[in-house]
Amino acid sequence: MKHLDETPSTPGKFKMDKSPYFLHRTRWQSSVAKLAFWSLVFVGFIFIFFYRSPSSLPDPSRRSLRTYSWGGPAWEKRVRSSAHVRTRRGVSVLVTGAAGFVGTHVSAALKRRGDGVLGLDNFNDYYDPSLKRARQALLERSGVFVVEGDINDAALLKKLFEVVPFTHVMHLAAQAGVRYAMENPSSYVHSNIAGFVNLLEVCKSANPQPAIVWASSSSVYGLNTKVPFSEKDRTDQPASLYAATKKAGEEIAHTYNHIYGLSLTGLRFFTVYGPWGRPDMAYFFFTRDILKGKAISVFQGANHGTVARDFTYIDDIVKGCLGALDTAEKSTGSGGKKRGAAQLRVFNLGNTSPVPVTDLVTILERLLKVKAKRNIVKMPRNGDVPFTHANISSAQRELGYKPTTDLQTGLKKFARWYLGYYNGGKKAAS
Ligand SMILES: O=C(O)[C@H]1O[C@H](OP(=O)(O)OP(=O)(O)OC[C@H]2O[C@@H](n3ccc(=O)[nH]c3=O)[C@H](O)[C@@H]2O)[C@H](O)[C@@H](O)[C@H]1O
Repeated sequence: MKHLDETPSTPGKFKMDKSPYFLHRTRWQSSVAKLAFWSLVFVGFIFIFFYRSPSSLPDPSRRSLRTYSWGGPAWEKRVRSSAHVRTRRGVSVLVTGAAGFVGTHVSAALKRRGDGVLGLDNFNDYYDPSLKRARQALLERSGVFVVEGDINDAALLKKLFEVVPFTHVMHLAAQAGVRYAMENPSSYVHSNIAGFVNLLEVCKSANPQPAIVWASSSSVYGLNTKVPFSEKDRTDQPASLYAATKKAGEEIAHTYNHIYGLSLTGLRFFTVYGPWGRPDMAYFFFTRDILKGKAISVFQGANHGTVARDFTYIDDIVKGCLGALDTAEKSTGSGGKKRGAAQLRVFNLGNTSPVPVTDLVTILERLLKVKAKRNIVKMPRNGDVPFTHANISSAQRELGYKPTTDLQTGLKKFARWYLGYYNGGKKAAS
């Protein structure tokens, strides 16, 4: 670099050979040196970025990007056989998130009534994957094959549609949980936005296009104060990133319906609970902690206000999902082009009777015969909303949806399952 330093910055003050060849060679040499210098800086930067930066540490949002093995004649045969329709009026359904809580129950119910069902799940470790494996085993026993893969994998989704012309997709794969969105925001974008768009891209090009029913959330009502929550109420004040991604999903659904003629039905689930449930939900980890004698934090609203949820039992939700599939009209597009207006719907699936979280704890105490160690704490600013309450008249009218299980009855079934599955609570849920 020395010669560069010695070169005066003002041209013409330096006596030298001004032959074009000399000038050209000097410029060329200095360009090569500059290039070498900046290349080194660039390589160094790349090195630091990949080997030293925190982003190279394991990132939980990427856990579902691992590669899965799929394909081959034996695999295709299993896919076909699982999706085989056994009744004359049956449908063939691709259920995403099939090893999840709602996914398992819906898949089993569809299979029981003779529909063809193929599951898809990435078995991520947001919560204990062994519970997902146990659900998978349950489904396998009833003849449902759960393909291991991610909804972001376009090649896999295309392959599935090549092997089976699904009439319906029940899209339940998602990054769930309201509070976890503050810990791992990108996992919500990855599953609930990018994954959903990827799925819709494949569906819009499929021939025939399937009708899609998918899980939205009661959380889209956010800070809405008008009760009960109606589908006509505003949903532009999400309180968590989870809610924002579900709301984004509803807007994305509108776009694919509008441009490609996809038939789309969004279901706003209200705090679904029951056997084989999600360990990240309060009723589940309260049960675990009460049995362990560990203190639980029960949230309290502003000014000692009651925090309440419209807890909805899983069997009621399953009926709502089946009602949505059965009333879904066909998509109208073909060859990736819209051929006419298609159905676009959104429904609340709740229980219509909110229960304070303190009452939920009292019911659990009675069922488990253990007194809870309650810490009443002010609801943290973590995306939670103070209450939810569903107006279900639309779902009642159009899907024949009618919830019949109250919280006491539903929790009794949950507690019985929990104690059986975790060996009387001795084998603690993680
Ligand atoms: O309807 C939905 O769309 C969502 O339902 C569910 O969210 P929530 O209704 O928030 O359920 P959940 O976490 O079980 O908390 C229940 C209650 O316990 C309170 N709660 C919670 C934790 C705690 O430590 N203490 C506490 O009092 C808490 O304040 C709340 O009042 C799903 O997780 C979500 O994925 C989504 O599907």
